[in-house]
Amino acid sequence: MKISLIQFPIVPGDRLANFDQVRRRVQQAARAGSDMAVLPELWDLSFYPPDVYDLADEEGRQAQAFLQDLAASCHIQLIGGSIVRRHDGCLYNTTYIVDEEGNRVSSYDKCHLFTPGGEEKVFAPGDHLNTFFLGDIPMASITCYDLRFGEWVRMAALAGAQILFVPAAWPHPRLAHWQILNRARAIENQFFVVAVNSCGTCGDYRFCGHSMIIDPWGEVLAQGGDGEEIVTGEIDLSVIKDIRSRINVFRDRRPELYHLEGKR
Ligand SMILES: O=C(O)CCC(=O)C(=O)O
Repeated sequence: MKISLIQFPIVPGDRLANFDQVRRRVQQAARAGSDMAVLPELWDLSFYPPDVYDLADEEGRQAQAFLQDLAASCHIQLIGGSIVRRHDGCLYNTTYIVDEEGNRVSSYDKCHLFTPGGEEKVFAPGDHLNTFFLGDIPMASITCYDLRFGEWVRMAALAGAQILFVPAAWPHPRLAHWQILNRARAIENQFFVVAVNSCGTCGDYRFCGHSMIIDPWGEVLAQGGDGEEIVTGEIDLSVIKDIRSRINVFRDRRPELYHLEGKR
């Protein structure tokens, strides 16, 4: 399975310019034979312009139509990073998953909002995990700050995901956290992690790139640099069985111990 990670500088507040950028790069990935392309967090407007409420995509209609057309015309699966969706007067940081025929397979609203950046003042949080199948492969996606919540990611693994997608707008100076947390999540859950970051800037944020594909042993199969790039790698899902039979953490875990009496 060949996967392309579309790492690009999102133009703050300019949806049409970003649609154009995404279209060109996804077409390029499809021409190079990729089965899937993965977009970063808030690829339509960036993280986020001051007039985000007015610019937001009502019910995500524009993004869904765009992604569905692009997927079908390129015959490629799309993990549609995330976009700013307006619903009932609230904003959500929403990911759409689309198959290679252009069918919407699932959607996800970011659940852990990045309070150090005031994200909770702008967005409403989601409340459900995003697990889905593309072909017959079980997968899951989270968004950016969700990566810091190992218990959330573990639920995706327990639900059977073999690949976890992490669209992000992760800034400097925390590149080391990005790299270590993505590898740790892959090792502890013994699944593939496909993490796509943006690059460039938005306001005071300077996004750190380094989109990565990591195997269930924690090896980095492909990694980008700081700038604009399509990072492509191939994954072989059969290694999961082998790794889980060598060190079987799913058999050996002790969920009956994992609660605090009277404490959180
Ligand atoms: O956790 C971090 O360091 C970055 C998270 C973030 O920027 C986000 O969720 O938007």
